[in-house]
Amino acid sequence: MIYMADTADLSALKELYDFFPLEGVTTNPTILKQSGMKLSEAVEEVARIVGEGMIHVQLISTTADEMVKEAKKYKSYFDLGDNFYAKIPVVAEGFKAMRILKDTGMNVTATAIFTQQQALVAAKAGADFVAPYVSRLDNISSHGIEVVRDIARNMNEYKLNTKVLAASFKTVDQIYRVSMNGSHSATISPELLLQLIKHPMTDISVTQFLKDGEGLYDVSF
Ligand SMILES: O=P(O)(O)OC[C@H]1O[C@](O)(CO)[C@@H](O)[C@@H]1O
Repeated sequence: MIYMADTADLSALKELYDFFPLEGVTTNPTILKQSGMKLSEAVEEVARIVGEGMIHVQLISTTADEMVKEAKKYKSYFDLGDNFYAKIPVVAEGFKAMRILKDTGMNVTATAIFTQQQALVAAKAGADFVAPYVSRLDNISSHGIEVVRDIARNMNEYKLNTKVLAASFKTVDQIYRVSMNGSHSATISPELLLQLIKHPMTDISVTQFLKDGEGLYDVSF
């Protein structure tokens, strides 16, 4: 599974990129607002940290023509090459923009997905990633994990190259369940990324090993 960090919090990103095998960062207007930075500063700073990783930047235009212009501008302005992904909501104009942008070779992530059909249409429009919102589905008495499972199944059964990018998590259990239900990737907040590698038994075991090994390791390094 591809892990991505769902944040523009620079200190959290630095801490995570130091050890966590992340393959990219996703942002959206809400994340940008929380970071206290404007888009240009946020993307430039994030790019410094992620190096060759993917950066998914959400577009804010509302017509296909404007979306295409916006995505092309960001791709050249930030000079991220194939690491740049234009995140486009699955509205009618968005689907139109996805097709046009894919024809120009742009990487596209379809976002704000709440149904299997929205994901399938986005995949047919050429999206590289489709992002279903797990917690937001769970919170409206729907079933985020099942939507992710159905979308992943579709991508495999129809032999589409599109990857599922499960998003909107509130618990480690949701991440566990999307990874067991075929999601190719997940974008996760720093807090949950740190939490999902933790287990008290690991800490107890490591402490015990250190104690038992004291004075026994006589090969210097
Ligand atoms: O419900 P939340 O936590 O705001 O998450 C919405 C998700 O949608 C995305 O925009 C999809 O990539 C993520 O950046 C974010 O995790």
